[in-house]
Amino acid sequence: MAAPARTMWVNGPIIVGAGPAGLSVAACLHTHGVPSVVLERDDCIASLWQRRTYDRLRLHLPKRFCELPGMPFPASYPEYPTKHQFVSYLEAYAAAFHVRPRFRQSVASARFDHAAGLWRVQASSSSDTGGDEAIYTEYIGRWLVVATGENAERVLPEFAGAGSFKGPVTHVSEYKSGEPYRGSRVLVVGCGNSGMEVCLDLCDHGARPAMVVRDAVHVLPREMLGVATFSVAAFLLRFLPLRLVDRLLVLLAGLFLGNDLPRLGLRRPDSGGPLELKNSRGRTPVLDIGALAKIRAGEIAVVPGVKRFMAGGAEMVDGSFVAADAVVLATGYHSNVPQWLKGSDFFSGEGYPKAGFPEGWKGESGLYSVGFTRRGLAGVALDAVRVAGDIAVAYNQSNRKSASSSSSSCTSCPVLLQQQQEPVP
Ligand SMILES: Cc1cc2nc3c(=O)[nH]c(=O)nc-3n(C[C@H](O)[C@H](O)[C@H](O)COP(=O)(O)OP(=O)(O)OC[C@H]3O[C@@H](n4cnc5c(N)ncnc54)[C@H](O)[C@@H]3O)c2cc1C
Ligand SMILES: NC(=O)C1=CN([C@@H]2O[C@H](COP(=O)(O)OP(=O)(O)OC[C@H]3O[C@@H](n4cnc5c(N)ncnc54)[C@H](OP(=O)(O)O)[C@@H]3O)[C@@H](O)[C@H]2O)C=CC1
Ligand SMILES: O=C(O)C(=O)Cc1c[nH]c2ccccc12
Repeated sequence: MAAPARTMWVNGPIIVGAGPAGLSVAACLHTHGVPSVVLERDDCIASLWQRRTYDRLRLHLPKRFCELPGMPFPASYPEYPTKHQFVSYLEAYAAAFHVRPRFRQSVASARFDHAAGLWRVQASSSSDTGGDEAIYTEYIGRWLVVATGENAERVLPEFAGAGSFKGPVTHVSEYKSGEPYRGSRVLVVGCGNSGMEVCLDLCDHGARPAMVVRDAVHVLPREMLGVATFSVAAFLLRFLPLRLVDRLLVLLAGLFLGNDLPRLGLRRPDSGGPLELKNSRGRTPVLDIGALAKIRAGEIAVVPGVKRFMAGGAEMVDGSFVAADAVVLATGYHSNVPQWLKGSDFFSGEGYPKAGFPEGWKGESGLYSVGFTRRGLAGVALDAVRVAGDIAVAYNQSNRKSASSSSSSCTSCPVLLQQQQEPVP
């Protein structure tokens, strides 16, 4: 990596990522009077929601489970806000708590400098002159908050014969609507919430989807008799152990969705209930909002795993051939923390804190994580409150110390205290 063009001392934590996690921890810090710097690789907040999701997306949990700390959703919002409403809420949230991320700052490396007792975070931005050349800035501070999320990078599996397929291949993060696919046969790889909803959207736009289901999957109704399944689960968890709640959920799912799912190609996992698999492995159960009915009606075909791609479609593991004009990869996402966080063993090779929930928010040497609990936005909110509270104690202690040992306290300094070097051309 090139030597940094400039170095900036941060008075307060350096937060990487301006999604809901980064925004909420910065907001909580603000309410404690602690300044922070939020670094975001993209040029907007919540870029996952603004740039990498399809048009018809809504929150799929009731809104009270998706609120960030310190600000409820507007009462006028529906139970399941649209992504546009969610983004407006996040914009209002950032404004209310004076969170102003530094955009186009892609963190390429962060390491703890043991000699100095400080974090050194290197971020690259493409040059303002529009050239390809990256400008590196080094941010130095006492605390580092990892808020890059569970969905930072796309999973793009390597398929045999991928190069021979003649049609367009798109990851779901680039899919906006089924309109361009009208009249086409589309092979959708993956049967998580994205795969299911894209299939539904394709049907609504006159396309013919086939959905690859290579393994077992938990499908739950989003609602039962008008009550959110998630609310039922949250209520039951107050009295019953998770495994029992899972068994009840599966029973209720059978009642409301029917027991013919295996016949439709949707087998439930033999071991591990829906919440257990979500919490332990991040496998989110599908909350059905209509795909199942389309599968029953034959409008969405369920097909087994892909063996290899061919010019006009794919050969499946059972030897059958599925003709397709286009492919949508709804194959999920992964964390990118191991790519840039160096010299710390707090995160696993998969980019999650090794200590499981609820311990994974605090690491060593001023390292924190927000948003890796596999518990959606509710988990984000929980982490943010804890992390901000913990940093605030340390920040205020160190400021009290420096105030008593010197006449110039740092609390009123701007967050970025110094720009030691000017950018090199
Ligand atoms: C399609 C979809 C729908 C979802 N719906 C729900 C829902 O209804 N309810 C729910 O509770 N949860 C939902 N989730 C879970 C989801 O994880 C959260 O909604 C939420 O976006 C997580 O926030 P986050 O800030 O942790 O991560 P993100 O929103 O992914 O934000 C992380 C930010 O970090 C930035 N970043 C990444 N790497 C770097 C880097 N190296 N340098 C600088 N910046 C970087 C990214 O650009 C991004 O802006 C959904 C997820 C997806 C993918
Ligand atoms: N608010 C909402 O309505 C929505 C929320 N979301 C959330 O976003 C997150 C990401 O969801 P999603 O994008 O669906 O990703 P998921 O990780 O949940 O699902 C990925 C799917 O791709 C399959 N897959 C991966 N690789 C292959 C392969 N090589 N061949 C065949 N299948 C493969 C997986 O199968 P296997 O299980 O066998 O590995 C799985 O079915 C989830 O938490 C989800 O709940 C997503 C969409 C809508
Ligand atoms: O949709 C997501 O990605 C979420 O993480 C939301 C969520 C958190 N816990 C759950 C349990 C069942 C279904 C969805 C979620």
